[in-house]
Amino acid sequence: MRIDVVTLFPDLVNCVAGCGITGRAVERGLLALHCWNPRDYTEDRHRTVDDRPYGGGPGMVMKVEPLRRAVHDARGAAQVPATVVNLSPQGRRLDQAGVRHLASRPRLILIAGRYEGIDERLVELEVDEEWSIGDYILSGGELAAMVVIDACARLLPGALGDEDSAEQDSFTDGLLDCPHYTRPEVIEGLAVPQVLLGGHHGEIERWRRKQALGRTWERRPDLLEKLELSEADERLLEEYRREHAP
Ligand SMILES: CN(C)c1cccc(CNc2ccc(C(N)=O)cn2)c1
Repeated sequence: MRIDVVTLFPDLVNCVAGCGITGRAVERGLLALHCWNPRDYTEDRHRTVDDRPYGGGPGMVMKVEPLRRAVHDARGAAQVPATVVNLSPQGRRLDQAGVRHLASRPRLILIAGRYEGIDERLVELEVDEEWSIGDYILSGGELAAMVVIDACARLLPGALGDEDSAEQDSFTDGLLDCPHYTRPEVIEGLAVPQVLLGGHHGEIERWRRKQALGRTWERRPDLLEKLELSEADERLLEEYRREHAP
């Protein structure tokens, strides 16, 4: 998968290429990451990438031309046609289904805006999809782009060894995750649930599923609404509710 990012801060975005699972995906050639800086596409002495908003108001707006030239060069850098994505608070809320959608694209060009955002005509001329990582304002789209890069990289075949938990990642099956424990067995009088020490895989599997269902019910009932639970899951959740009824 190839991801190009149009950003005024390539050093920030390139951090994902340097460490962890995303770094390994780049190393393994699973993910190619390239940054394009609109400032390199300015023609004036001051390398101007922003200007004051028409209609007045606070802040600055990113100009069309430098962005458009950067997107144009990004497109031309590879044969494969790209999906151009603008990261903005106006975008569709990103969830795991959205990540699967984006990770299924052969190429993405992510636009990381700064200031009060980008001139709407760039969106009309070049952008295919707008995505938001949440209902809050960041100083720029770079962190949102890095979230997209990380979440997509984890889904690329070979990015995670079996030592990683992508398969059991919560949200993969629409539920929250079960609790996790590791050594020592007791800390400050808090012991690991006995079932996990018994080595009975069927019991452990059952306990984990019950915890995932119960925690989703307690913390994110909205996620549960979206799911069609199996008979077995309904029974497990009922058991959890009985044990944890307030
Ligand atoms: C209208 N406006 C302020 C704006 C418009 C475009 C980009 C930016 C850059 N900042 C971002 C980007 C994304 C997100 C997100 N939630 O995904 C939050 N902040 C701001």
